[in-house]
Amino acid sequence: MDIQPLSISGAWRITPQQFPDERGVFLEAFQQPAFHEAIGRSLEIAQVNTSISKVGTIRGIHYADIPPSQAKYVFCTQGAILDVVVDIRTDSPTFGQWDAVVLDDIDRRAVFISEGLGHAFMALDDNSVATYLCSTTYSPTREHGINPLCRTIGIEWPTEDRNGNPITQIISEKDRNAPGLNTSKEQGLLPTLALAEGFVRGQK
Ligand SMILES: Cc1cn([C@H]2C[C@H](O)[C@@H](COP(=O)(O)OP(=O)(O)O[C@H]3O[C@@H](C)C(=O)[C@@H](O)[C@H]3O)O2)c(=O)[nH]c1=O
Repeated sequence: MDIQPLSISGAWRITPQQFPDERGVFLEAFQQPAFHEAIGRSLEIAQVNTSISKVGTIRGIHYADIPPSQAKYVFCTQGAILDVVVDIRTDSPTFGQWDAVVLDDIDRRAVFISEGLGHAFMALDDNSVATYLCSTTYSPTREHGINPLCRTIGIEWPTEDRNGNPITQIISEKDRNAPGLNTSKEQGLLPTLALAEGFVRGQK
């Protein structure tokens, strides 16, 4: 299991070792000791989510209030997604920046997203299955959205699926109507890096 930091602090890319044989393939999708050694904390799992998305679907950008926010360990068991981490921590040196990893049923990578970061993804194939281990249960009143098409953030969403076909975006009404980054900041909704890091330290 290879675990590498992304360009935004608090986010990592995990590449598992795969063991193919005549039956198929085996891999460890998550392993607490390796996770702890690389990331310096454990992930206590309170909920496991799965969503199945049509090609072109964009979900997010979502984040949850600290405490307790919601850390997520995301992987894709079927199809492919572009998984995007957005730094929405207002005092962070990379505030407003994003990073992305393709998660698919070939490399079977995962992304870990710490508390206080924004998360979104786009399905790059039909019936793409995203599964994520979550540190907390769902709290609808503490979960918020930022418009995934916000120009200030400027996520470069793919225009072709993984077969090279043009993509038509599908976005929920809720996400389409979500405020942009600047409005979210003005409304005092966004977390700070200091708050996020303090919360994570307290969890160790
Ligand atoms: C996220 C979630 C949703 N729901 C319900 C609420 C709603 O009726 C339906 C669909 O919810 P949403 O439209 O928010 O689903 P979705 O847009 O897929 O939300 C997810 O997006 C990605 C990017 C994330 O990071 C996740 O944490 C989560 O926010 O499912 C739950 O019951 N539990 C949950 O944990």
